[in-house]
Parts: sequence; C-alpha cells; structure tokens
Amino acid sequence: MSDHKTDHATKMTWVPEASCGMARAGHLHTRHGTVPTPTFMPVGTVGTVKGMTMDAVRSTGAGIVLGNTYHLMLRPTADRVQKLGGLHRMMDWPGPILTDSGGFQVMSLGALRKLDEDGVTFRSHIDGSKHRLTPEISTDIQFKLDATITMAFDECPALPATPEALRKSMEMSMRWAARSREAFVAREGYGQFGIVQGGTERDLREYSIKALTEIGFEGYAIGGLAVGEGQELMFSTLDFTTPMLPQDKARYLMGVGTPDDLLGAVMRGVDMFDCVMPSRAGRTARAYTERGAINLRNARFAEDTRTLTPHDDTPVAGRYSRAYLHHLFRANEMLGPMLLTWHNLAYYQRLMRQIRAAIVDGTLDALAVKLREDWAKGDW
Ligand SMILES: CNc1nc2c(CCc3ccc(C(F)(F)F)cc3)c3[nH]c(N)nc(=O)c3cc2[nH]1
Repeated sequence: MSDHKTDHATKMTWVPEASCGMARAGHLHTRHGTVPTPTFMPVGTVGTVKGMTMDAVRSTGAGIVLGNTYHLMLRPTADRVQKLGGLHRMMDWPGPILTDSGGFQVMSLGALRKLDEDGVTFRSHIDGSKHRLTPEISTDIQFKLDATITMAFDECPALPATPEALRKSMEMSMRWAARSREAFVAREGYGQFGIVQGGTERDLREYSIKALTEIGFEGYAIGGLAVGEGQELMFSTLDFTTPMLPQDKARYLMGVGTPDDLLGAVMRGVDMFDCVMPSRAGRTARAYTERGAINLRNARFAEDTRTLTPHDDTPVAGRYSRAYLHHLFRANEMLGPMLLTWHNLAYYQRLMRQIRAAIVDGTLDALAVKLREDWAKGDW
C-alpha cells in the first residue's frame, strides 16, 4: 500500500476550452465524471436537494451537488454515512459531490461556539450535544462522506470587520489550510480546494493566495464574500482577486448568488458557484424567470394560464400554469415547493449553459446586455 502522502495519483484537473475576456469555459475532470464549467452546484445540505429527487436534479442538467460536513456530522454522523457506502450511494447521485468543511455553518448555525487556534467547539442546533471541528476532523469527515471535492477547514469572518481582524482570521485560516492539506488522503480523481480569505482587502487576499498556492490545491475557492458586503464590493474584490489565482485551476465563489451575481462573477473569472437561493426561493413561492423574479402567491396569478417561462425543457416549465402553482402555494400543497424548486434550479442551469455557450463563441458581452435588459423588464 503506497504511503498516501507520496501517492502520485492524478488528482482531479480543470482543463480550459475557451475564454472571453476574463470569463473561462472548461471541463472539471473528476473520479465521478466530467463537469462543464462555468457550473452552478445545487445545495444538498443534508444529503438531499430539498424537495427534489436526484432524477429531478439530473434532469435540470446539474453536474455537481453540494453536501455539508456540519449537518451530516450531526445527523446521521459521518460514520453512518460511511457504513451506508458514502454520500454517492446513500443519495443515489453518481456524479461529483463537493462538501463544505463546516466552519461557515458552525458560525452561522452552531450554538455556544468556542473558537481557538486548534479548531472550534460548538453545540448542535438539533439537540444541543457538544461537538468539535478542527482541520483534521473536518478533512476526515469529508473522507468518510466520500466527497469528490473536499474543502479546507477555514474561518469565514463576518463583514464589516477591521483590516486587523481580517488579517488575524485569514492567517489562522491559512494555518488551518496547511493542516487540512496534511490530513487530505490523495485519491485518483479526487481533490481538495483551498479557500482564499482576506475580506475586501487586496493585500490580505494576495497574502492568502500566496499561502494557498505554496501549499498547492486542486482548485481554489474565494471565501469570505456573500456575507452582506453587497454586489459592488463583491465584484471589486473579485476584480483584483481572480487575476492572482492560478490560471490552470478551477475557481469557486462560495455562496453566490442571484442570476445577475453569477453573470458578473463569471465575467470576472469564476468557474463554480453554489447558492441556496433557487431552492430556498422555490420553497417560498419565488420563481426566477427570464424577466426577473415573481412571487406566485400574488393574487394577480390566480387565473394566469401562462407557464413560468417559454422554455419547455423541464417537466415543469412547459406543463404547469402560474394559476396552478398559485393555487398549490395558497393551498400549502407540498407539490408547490417541489415544482418551483425544480423550475428555479432548471432556470439556473439553463442560464449557465447560455453563458458557457456565449464564452465559447465569444458573444458573452452581447448576452450580458440582453440578459440584464430582460431581467430589468420585469414580468411580461
Ligand atoms: C451565502 N454566502 C456564503 N456562503 C459561504 C460559505 C458556505 C457555502 C456553502 C457550501 C455548502 C453548502 C451545503 F449546505 F450545501 F453543503 C452550503 C453553503 C462559505 N464556506 C466556507 N467554508 N468558507 C467561506 O468563506 C464561505 C463563505 C460563504 N458566503
């Protein structure tokens, strides 16, 4: 058995196909299949994309789904997921799975957290039981989950924060990144992503990228954003951050975003995205369409026989009227959130396919103008 440290298994790779300005189109090759980028990854927090069967998720064109260390370590526990054959088998998803390392969720969901240099101690938001996460524990949990892409264990500081507080937090996250890499078991087609921190400070982002690229990861996430800084500050941070990242590795902007966020971030060199918005909106009667978002609980839809979108490329879009969806939400029927989550995820995947095609044929700027015009028009 080779010592996994020296094991030269070819880990996952990202291969460029085309570029248009800062935007890139490529393919992420992994042990569980190849995914075209840019790509939007549906959030599958506790081993399910809420309200969706995996067949439905696949029908939208999704390539990678997300899972979460924080939630799964609490329930059903990493040992049980491992006993059940890992996340792929448990949730019947043969494609790549990316798991977050849990630190972000501890700070946003966990109770009575105690953060120290070694890691974080917290109480479960489910039953109050005491738990600990460190770079080593998080990396080991992600191994047991059989994550295709493992995220380094980091701290995502709340914004606004002073440059001094951001520097201290980022430097600790870089020490945790080294420990996460040390604990990572290299396997053919699997990979681990480092997470760039440093808030909106150029010098801190530069320091963080230097630290992570010296350690060496299969991909790099841009963390510490989409925490209330607003789109303008997020974009200006991307403007100086993505050019400093390795050209030949995938970039993942964590927690982003609205359709307009995705478009702007792809144009600033980002390849991978995750966001709870399309699925959470689907559960709250908010539908994303080519003309912006609409709230289907609104009485104006009660007899609107039109479908949500002219596209009929999913079992939802071409079949159900707004009036029917309005009725389902008013009646509090579970089919409402199911159909609308399906529609919203399909809309996000269609948007990413449109953006990718425009990068390949060099028409991204024209597409951006058209998309923003239509979103601004509002419902037809
Ligand atoms: C919403 N804004 C945001 N989300 C952020 C996230 C969570 C991303 C995530 C991953 C997986 C799931 C899963 F539930 F589907 F599994 C859910 C959410 C971050 N995660 C880490 N590690 N560092 C960051 O610095 C960071 C910054 C983030 N800004």
